[in-house]
Parts: sequence; C-alpha cells; structure tokens
Amino acid sequence: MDALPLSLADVSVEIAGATLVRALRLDVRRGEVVGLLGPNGSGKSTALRCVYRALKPTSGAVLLDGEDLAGRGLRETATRIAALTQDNRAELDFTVEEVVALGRAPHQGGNLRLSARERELCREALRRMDVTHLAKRSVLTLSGGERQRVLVARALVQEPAVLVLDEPTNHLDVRHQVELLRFLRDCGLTVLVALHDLNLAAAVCHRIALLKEGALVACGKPAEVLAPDMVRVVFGVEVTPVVHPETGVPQLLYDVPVDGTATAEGNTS
Ligand SMILES: Nc1ncnc2c1ncn2[C@@H]1O[C@H](COP(=O)(O)OP(=O)(O)OP(=O)(O)O)[C@@H](O)[C@H]1O
Repeated sequence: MDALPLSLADVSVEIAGATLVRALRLDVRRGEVVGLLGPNGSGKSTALRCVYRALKPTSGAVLLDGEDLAGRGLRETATRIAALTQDNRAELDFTVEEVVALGRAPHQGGNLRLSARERELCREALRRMDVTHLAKRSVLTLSGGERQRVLVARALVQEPAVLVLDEPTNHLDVRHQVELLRFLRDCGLTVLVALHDLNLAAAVCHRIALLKEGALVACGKPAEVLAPDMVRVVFGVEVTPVVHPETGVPQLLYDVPVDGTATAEGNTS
C-alpha cells in the first residue's frame, strides 16, 4: 500500500511550559485538501510550522511518504513541500518574477539559471495567480493581496507534492479568495490549509480538522465537523446549517441577534 503523503503522528509542541499543540494525529491522503480550523490561538500555525520545518515538534513526528521529516535535508524537504506562511515577508527589493523564480531554488545548485521549461512554469504560475501584469514590479510595492498571490505562485513553481498554507486568503478580495480555493481543490496536490472562513472551508475541503486549545476535537467531512453543536463548543457561536441550493455544499448562517432598538427607522433620518 502507498505511504500517506503527509502524516502528523502525535505531534506535540511545548514552549515555555505551555502546550501549544497536543498529540496531534492527522493524515492527509494523496490529492486531498484538508482544512485546519479553530479559533485564534488554537495551534493551527504552530502545527503547520512543524510541517514546513520552522519548528521541531517537542514529541511526535511529521511523516512525508511515511518517512520522518527530521531525517531529511531542508533542501530536499523543499522539493517536496511548499509553504505559504504567515511570517513570510519578502523584504528584499526583488521583482515579482524574480521572487517567483526563487521557487526553483531547492531544485537547483547555487546559481539560479532557469531552463526553458522552468521559465514556462514561472509564466504559468504568474498567470494562474493573476499576477502576470505585475511581473516587473518590485514586491515591496505590492498590496497585501497581490503579494499573497505572488507567494502562492512561488510555492507552485516549487512543484511540490504537498502544499501547506497558513491562511492563504488573508488580504484577498472575495473573487481571489474563491479562485485560490477552487484552484487548491482542483490542482491535484496534497493540501493542508489553515482557514478562518468556515463556509469557504466547507466548500473546498474534502475533510476538516478542528483544533481547540491545541487538541484535535473533530476530523471528517465538512457537514459532520461543522455541525452546530460542534461550532458552538469550539467557536462559541450559534449557527444554522443550510444547504447551498446550487452546489449542495453545507453552509452556515451565523445567528447574530438583531438588536431591536437599532431598526431601519433609525437609519432613515
Ligand atoms: N513562540 C511562542 N512562545 C509562546 N507562545 C507562543 C509561541 N508561538 C505561539 N504561541 C502561542 O501559542 C498559541 C497558538 O498559536 P498559533 O499561532 O499556533 O495559533 P493559531 O490557531 O494559528 O491562531 P490564529 O488563528 O490567531 O492565527 C497562541 O496562544 C500563541 O500566543
């Protein structure tokens, strides 16, 4: 049987006496999109940092194709896993096309000389992320959303088997959010993605893993995991589940009480 492309095997992270991630066990199957959801501070970024090796688990292991990542070289890991992180600031005055080309670095030696195929790969990634028109611009001049799309393009030219993304829709307008998540669903890569938008997660993720205080409290299909009782316990909000009339995807309506005193009357003056 094929080894799983990505497994978190009882990963725990302790920092300064606090347990940020508790014995997290999570498998991501080939071609699957798994969403990592949970409230602020629940350990999503910390868990993802262990996967892209910015952090070493205190105990447990991250397995790539069944092998402990800790035994692999960092460059070799980068040929297999690409990450879009929260702390990814491209401070240098590179152009967009230069930053995207850097995605090929793990595959090359010291000098970055792109072959015709690699140049085409970069062009295609720029196109897919809708940033071709920015190719010659300095990344320092980009808006937050443009920069985010450039960094996804760079991750794509890495040609990874596994994509790890920490809140990739941050800064993106709604069209680019939908396009990016559709792309993640259709790209065929194995994807682990931290998201805040429960409805977008339900629409694109094959499975959702829900974290609370560093521990996995549920993992499964969106409709099972995002049940109102679970959402109340984990996020402390009341929701009404509905089914999208066109796509059949489960979605949540947030039950925000309407304040009877702030009626439309007050707005008509
Ligand atoms: N280096 C550190 N030292 C101490 N505490 C840390 C450290 N890194 C993270 N934490 C704490 O660990 C907890 C989990 O943080 P993490 O960034 O993983 O949460 P998150 O689920 O990604 O949150 P958010 O949704 O706000 O991005 C938080 O309470 C955070 O303050």
